[in-house]
Amino acid sequence: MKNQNYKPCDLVIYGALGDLSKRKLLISLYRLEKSNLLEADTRIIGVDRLEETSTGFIEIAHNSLTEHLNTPIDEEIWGRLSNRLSYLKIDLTQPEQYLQLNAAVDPEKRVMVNYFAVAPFLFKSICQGLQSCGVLTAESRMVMEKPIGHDLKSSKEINDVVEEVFHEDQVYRIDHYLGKETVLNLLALRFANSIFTTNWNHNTIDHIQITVGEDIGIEGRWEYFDKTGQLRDMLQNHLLQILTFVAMEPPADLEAESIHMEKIKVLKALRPITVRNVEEKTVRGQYTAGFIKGAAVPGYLEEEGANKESTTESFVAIRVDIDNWRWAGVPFYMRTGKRMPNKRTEIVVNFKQLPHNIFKDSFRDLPANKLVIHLQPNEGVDVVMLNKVPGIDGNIKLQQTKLDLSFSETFKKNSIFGGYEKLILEALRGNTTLFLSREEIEQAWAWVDSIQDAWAQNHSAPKSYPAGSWGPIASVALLARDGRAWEE
Ligand SMILES: NC(=O)C1=CN([C@@H]2O[C@H](COP(=O)(O)OP(=O)(O)OC[C@H]3O[C@@H](n4cnc5c(N)ncnc54)[C@H](OP(=O)(O)O)[C@@H]3O)[C@@H](O)[C@H]2O)C=CC1
Ligand SMILES: O=C1O[C@H](COP(=O)(O)O)[C@@H](O)[C@H](O)[C@H]1O
Repeated sequence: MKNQNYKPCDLVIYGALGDLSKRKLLISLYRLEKSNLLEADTRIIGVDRLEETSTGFIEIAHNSLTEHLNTPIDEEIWGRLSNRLSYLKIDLTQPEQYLQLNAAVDPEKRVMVNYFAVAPFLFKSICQGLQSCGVLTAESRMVMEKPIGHDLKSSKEINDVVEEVFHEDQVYRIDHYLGKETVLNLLALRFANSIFTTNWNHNTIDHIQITVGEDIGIEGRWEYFDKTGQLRDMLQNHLLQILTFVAMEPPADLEAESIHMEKIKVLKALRPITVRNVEEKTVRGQYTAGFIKGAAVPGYLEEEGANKESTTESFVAIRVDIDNWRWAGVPFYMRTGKRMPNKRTEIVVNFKQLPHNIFKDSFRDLPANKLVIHLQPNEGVDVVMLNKVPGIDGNIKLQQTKLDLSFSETFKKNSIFGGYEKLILEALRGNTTLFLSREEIEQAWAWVDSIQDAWAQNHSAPKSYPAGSWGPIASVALLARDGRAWEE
C-alpha cells in the first residue's frame, strides 16, 4: 500500500548523456525496474545538450545498458523502463531553454526530483534556470554527487549556490557507499545486537582498521583524478562515512536528523592532523608498473594523458584518533588505494588481548578476537575466535577459528545492487537518512584540508608502490610503530 503522502515523481537527470548517468544511473534504474521497485507512475526525463530527441536518448540508454550491465538486457524489463524515458535538449547555461521543462513536468501533482549529474560549475545556472521557469515547489528535491567541492571553501560555495533555491531538507547529497548493503548492516550489527553494543568501546577494542582497496587504476579519468587524489576522492567521503557509522553513538531513532547529529559529533571529535604530526600519521603513495591478477599494468605516471611530474597520491594510509570517551586510546587505521591486488573493502575490529593466558601449550600469546565486516565483494561478517580442537587425549589444544556469516549463503540471494539503487529509491521516496548533511561534509573537509595543507607545506612526495601490492612499505611501518599489523 502506498504511503498517505505518496506522490508520483518526475526524476529529471541533468547531464543524462554523461558518464555518471550512462555508467551508474541508467544501470541502477534498470535494476530497480527489474526488482519492481519503481512506482508505476514514475517518469524519467533526461536533459543534456547534444542529443535532439527522446528516441535518440532511448537508443543511447539501451546502448549504455548493453555496454555496462554485466548481464544480458531483459527486453521485457527494458520495455517497461524505456516507456518511462523522455528527453529534453537544453543548454543548461541558457535560462530561456528551461521553459521546455514546463510542458514536461507537473509540479502540482508530481514531485520533481532533480538529479544534478553535471560538474558543479553548472549548478548555479541550473538552480537559477529552474527557479526562473517556475517549476519548483517546496516539495521539489535536488540530488547532488560527491565530490562536493575540492576543499572547505569550494564546498561552501557550492552549498551556498544550491541553498539560494533549495532548502536543506530538499537537498540529497549522495555518497554511494551509504547505499551499500553492508554499510547499512553496520546499523543493525551495532544497534540490534547486545553482544556488540556493550563491547563497542575502549574497554574491549584495541584498534579498528578500515581498508578500501581497488584493483582498478584511474580508468581514463586522469583529468579529474590528478587534480583530486585519493585523499579527496575516497577518504574525505567514503572512508570517513564508514568511520562515522562505526564510531557514532547510538542514534535515538533512524530519522535523518538523529543519524546526522551523531555522525557530526564523530567528525568534530577527529583529532586534527597538522604539519607537526602529518609525517608520523599519514602515508601517501603512487603506483608504479606492476601486475594485477597476473596481467601487466602501467604505473600512474604512464597512464593515458599523464603528466610525468605528477605527485598526486593514488594511495593513502592514515592513523586517526577520535577524541571522545568511547574511543579514547583506540586508533582507527584507514587505507585506500588504486591498483591494489584485488577489490576489497572491509572493516576489522580488533579486540583487546585477555590479561592472562592459561592456554600456554597452544599459544604463548593468546590471539585476540576479531570482527571482520566484509563490505565488498562477498558481503558478510566473520568473527575470529579461539576454540578447543576436539579430542580427549592430552592437554587442551586451541585453534583460531572463524564464525562465518556470508550474506549470499545466509539469505540465499546475491545483491545485484551497488549503492546507487538504494539511494535513488530513497530520493524518490523522500527519505534523507542516507544522504549527507551540509555540516557533515564541511566538517569532513575541514579535517581533510588540514592534512592536505600539511602535505603541501612539507612538499611531501608520494612513496612508490608496485601495482598489485598493498601500498608502500611505509604503510606497514605506520602500524608497526604501534606494534600492530594490517589484516591481510
Ligand atoms: N562519472 C562517475 O562515475 C562519477 C561522477 N561523479 C560526479 O558527477 C558529476 C558528473 O560527472 P560525469 O558524468 O563523469 O561528467 P560528464 O562530463 O561525463 O557528464 C556531464 C554531462 O553534462 C553535459 N553538459 C555539460 N555542459 C552542459 C550544458 N551547458 N548543458 C547541457 N549539458 C551539459 C555534458 O555534455 P558534453 O559531453 O557535451 O560536455 C555531459 O553529457 C560530476 O560532478 C562528477 O564529479 C561522481 C561520482 C562518480
Ligand atoms: O567515488 C568513487 O568511488 C569509486 C569506487 O566505488 P566502488 O563502489 O566501486 O567501490 C572509485 O573508483 C572512484 O575513483 C571514486 O570517485
